[in-house]
Amino acid sequence: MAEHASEPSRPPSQGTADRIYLDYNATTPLEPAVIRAVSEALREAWGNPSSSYIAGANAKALISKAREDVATMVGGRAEDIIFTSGGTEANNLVFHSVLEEFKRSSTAEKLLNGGPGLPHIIISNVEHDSVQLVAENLQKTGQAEVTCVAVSTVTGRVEAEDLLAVVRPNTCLVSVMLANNETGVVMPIRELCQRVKAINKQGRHPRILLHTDAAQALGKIQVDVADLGVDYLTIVGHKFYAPRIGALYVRGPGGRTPLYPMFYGGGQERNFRPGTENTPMIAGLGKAAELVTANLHDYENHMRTTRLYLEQRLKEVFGEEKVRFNSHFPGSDSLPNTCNVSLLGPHLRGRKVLSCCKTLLASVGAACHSDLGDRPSHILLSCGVSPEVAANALRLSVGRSTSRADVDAVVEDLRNTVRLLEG
Ligand SMILES: Cc1ncc(COP(=O)(O)O)c(C=O)c1O
Ligand SMILES: O=C(O)CC[SeH]
Repeated sequence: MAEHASEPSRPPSQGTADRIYLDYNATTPLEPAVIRAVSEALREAWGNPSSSYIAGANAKALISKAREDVATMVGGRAEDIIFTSGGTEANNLVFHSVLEEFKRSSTAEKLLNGGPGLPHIIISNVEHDSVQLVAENLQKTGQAEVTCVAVSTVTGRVEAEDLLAVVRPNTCLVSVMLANNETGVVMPIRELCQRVKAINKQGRHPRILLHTDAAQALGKIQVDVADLGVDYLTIVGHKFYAPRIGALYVRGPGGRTPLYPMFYGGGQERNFRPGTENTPMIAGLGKAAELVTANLHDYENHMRTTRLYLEQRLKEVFGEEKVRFNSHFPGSDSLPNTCNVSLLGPHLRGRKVLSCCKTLLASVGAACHSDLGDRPSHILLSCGVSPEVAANALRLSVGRSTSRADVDAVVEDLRNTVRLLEG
């Protein structure tokens, strides 16, 4: 029986007792039930899962249960779940496997002899670095041709016609994230997969494989691999109150869908991802997945009503002329929890505002871009946000425990900060 969430945990004080955390797209705290699952596994399932005696069997059983729970969360089969160290590894594993397959398939010979010998990969221009930099490196080192499809500046999404327009005879992978970490825009993955599959049905070789990085969507919106139609789907624990571990969903790993190990070892994960399993973290991932399956509707509703209240309060306090929502793209679906907002004015650069806030803990964009200095987010610029507005962006992402009182306190903090900065 799935356990329903207890009162969601609030970020540990970490010396910030009176601070309010609104950066849940960067990372989330662990649910208390997840902490309990990890602790119990540390105590009771320390054995090597490959050992035949009881200590190993206990660990193996926990891992099997977690695999089932993660599969249930994404609507897949347990045998299609491969545990990884996190989302970065999962994303790299997809690109590695697709290139290996291209090299090994007979098709490559024909292309090598009769046409462009390199595999062609299509990604969007708003992907996480663990997709964008992988593709960039493959191109720089002459291992693949890469096309970055620009998202529409009207919808913030990758539009199917734009993607199909850049498909080539040697295209072998389309990788587009399910939801963007800065704008919250949900990409039309189901439509993209349907359109690409129609091309595959014409009997072309290589088959175009389909990957989506679902890191920011899991735990916020329904994710169903059958409905989406993807071959690969990236799972990132620390975005849905699980530990820093991840998984890759592969539809028929090593059979229907190619999957090749990036390194070799003791045969774990059916040789797709060897290394003695991190049982406690896997147990935590499974428990967090179980909570998402049991509570997603409530999580989503709470985050959406809280985010909408935040946006309403920002407009009331600052006036509609001073507030620009960079996460509003009419007609596009968006994550329930993400509010990307710019407070307009020459003295209100996002980083400056956040550094002066006494209560709010948030970011101006992706945590892994925090060293950008004062340069505005390329994600926002790619979505058509002007440089002066993007420079003032605040990425506010609410969580399961964010309350209206938290929102009121954060908006008051922002009001005081703006008064201070505008003199
Ligand atoms: C969209 C997206 N993809 C991939 C990752 C990388 O996951 P990990 O931090 O587990 O490597 C993250 C978060 O860090 C992310 O937000
Ligand atoms: O968006 C974030 O902060 C996580 C990816 Se770097």
